[in-house]
Amino acid sequence: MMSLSRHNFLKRLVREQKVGALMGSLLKEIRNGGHSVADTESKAGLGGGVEDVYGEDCATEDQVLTPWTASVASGYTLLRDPHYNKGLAFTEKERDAHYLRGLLPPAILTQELQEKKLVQNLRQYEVPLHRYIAMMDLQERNEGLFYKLLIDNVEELLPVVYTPTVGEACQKYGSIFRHPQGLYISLREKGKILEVLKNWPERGIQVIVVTDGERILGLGDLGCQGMGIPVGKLSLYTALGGVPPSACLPITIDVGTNNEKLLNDEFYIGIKQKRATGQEYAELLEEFMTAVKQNYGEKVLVQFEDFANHNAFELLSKYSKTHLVFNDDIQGTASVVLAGLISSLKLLGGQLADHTFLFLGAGEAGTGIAELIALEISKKTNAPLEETRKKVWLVDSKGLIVKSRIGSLQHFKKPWAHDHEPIKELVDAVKAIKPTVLIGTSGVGKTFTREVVETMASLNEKPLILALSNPTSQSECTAEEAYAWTKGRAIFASGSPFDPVEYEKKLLVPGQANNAYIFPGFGLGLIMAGAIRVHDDMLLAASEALAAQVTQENYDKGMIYPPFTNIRKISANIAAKVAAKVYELGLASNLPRPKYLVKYAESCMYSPLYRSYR
Ligand SMILES: NC(=O)C1=CN([C@@H]2O[C@H](COP(=O)(O)OP(=O)(O)OC[C@H]3O[C@@H](n4cnc5c(N)ncnc54)[C@H](OP(=O)(O)O)[C@@H]3O)[C@@H](O)[C@H]2O)C=CC1
Ligand SMILES: CC(=O)C(=O)O
Ligand SMILES: [Mg+2]
Repeated sequence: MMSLSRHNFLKRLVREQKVGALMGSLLKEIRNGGHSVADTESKAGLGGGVEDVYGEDCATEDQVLTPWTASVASGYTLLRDPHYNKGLAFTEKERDAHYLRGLLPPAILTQELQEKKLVQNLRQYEVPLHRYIAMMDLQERNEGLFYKLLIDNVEELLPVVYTPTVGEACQKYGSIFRHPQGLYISLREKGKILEVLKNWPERGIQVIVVTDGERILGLGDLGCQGMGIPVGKLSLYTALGGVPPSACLPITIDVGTNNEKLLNDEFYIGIKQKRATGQEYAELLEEFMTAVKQNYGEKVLVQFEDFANHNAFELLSKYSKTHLVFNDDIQGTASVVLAGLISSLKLLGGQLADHTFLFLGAGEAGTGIAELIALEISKKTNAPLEETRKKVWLVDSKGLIVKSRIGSLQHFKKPWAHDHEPIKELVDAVKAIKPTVLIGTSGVGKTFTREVVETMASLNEKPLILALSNPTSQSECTAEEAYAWTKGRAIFASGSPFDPVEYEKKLLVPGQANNAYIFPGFGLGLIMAGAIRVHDDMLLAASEALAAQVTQENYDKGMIYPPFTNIRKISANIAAKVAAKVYELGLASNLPRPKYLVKYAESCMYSPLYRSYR
């Protein structure tokens, strides 16, 4: 442990002295107001990463940079540092300068050619999990190439590094485990969490995604093996939102697992005990949150991910008062769904307030979305929240949430207990409530049965059906079912991707209603502005920014989200609107406010292109 810490410390020191000194003055100019990028709109100096401490993200392709000194002394080490490794793309000059002669075969490939080869190789794997493993190996070997590949082939590779494949990867994480990724903080580290954070080699952390693995997608408690989720989410922060990889830190808090299968699995990577709860759990989380602030300061964004709802709401409510925290499942999901609802009005007609919403599933995602819908309607109509909430109905595992159940409801369900007789089955709730929009957030697959969907179709000319549960196995219904059972009339989007469906010679394109549209740009916006707290109005701003980017061409295909192909542009626009809201609310600490926020967001985004080494 000692030698590792010292190694990391030296590595940091050297990187800061060598590269930091080179880039420091340039960065200061860009970041610290005065003559800012945004003011001048000049191209000079653009291309920097957010808080790019070491300068490597800031250097454009034509600027040279020096990798850390230990690498200069040993080309072997340089080849094994994913941050700087370029594999066969090292030039003759670099091979000489960095002691790489003989350590590589003679061929020199461009990054484009390396990418072409990898795409071909990946397509040869028939098993999605094998693609996932190949991608993770690449990430550990050559970060720039990993991100170039992901950015250039986002539609094809999102389902590999993210849902649905990441779900299977988490289930089998122990068996496929090769390189440790992210930071593991278990009950054994109690009292030493600050020390653990200091073992991480990067200091300029801007975003932490943390899970305790208790509700991984709709797959339940996967304990320590939930690590695949923060790793995947942060890959998207970089690829989709442009936050530099060196500024991202995936963390798994291991308090045990109640998953018997994992407890009996000889390859399980976590601590083999039942989950700690109550005071023991709260104390570990408190130590973690305190250590995070102490180590990284006030402005680090902590994204809570895939916690079970009995902890998630409380953690969010507690730490949103003292930290920059965001719960992706509650808030990110709400924002992406609201965006889809706003854009769907172009197809459905009317205003949001004219619609009736019914949810299957009343947990984090369900009640999070419900609350943001009610808030948006309230803002648009000036009606009080108590009134606008009445447009929204939820069904949980016990049936429709109604007043007579209020005594036994969890606190986050209580606002949704409206006057109605109890109803047990979803299909009966659909018949009674007559929703225009049906949203699945139950985590249980195949729950939008033929009867449910046909009832929606009998009530609505264009039923809007969102099957949000992940991964694909948990989707409430498939795209094909939604279109077939509504005779092609449904507007459909799902949490995990489905292929387009041909229905009666018409190509119907389902959307992917996934918080991946929101959190990368949302986080970038917070970081850009130096936000110190998250506010609901920022979520609304993100929703409106996303909805505004759906084109007529998209609508013509029945889509309510833009395709992921342009996601970096989309994220920059979301970031700009979020940052603008942060400034407007007086919650920004990066002053003065850049004038051209979209341009500024773009200038902050990480580029995966190789840099030349001197
Ligand atoms: N597309 C996206 O971007 C996102 C998708 N999700 C997905 O949403 C799903 C739910 O996540 P989350 O809200 O965090 O989970 P929670 O555990 O917080 O909530 C699940 C809810 O579903 C209810 N439920 C479970 N089984 C049934 C059933 N058979 N019939 C009716 N209701 C049922 C539960 O009822 P009860 O309260 O009675 O137990 C609970 O209210 C997951 O699959 C997740 O992957 C989540 C976030 C983002
Ligand atoms: C997408 C996501 O965050 C989830 O399914 O939990
Ligand atoms: Mg999640």
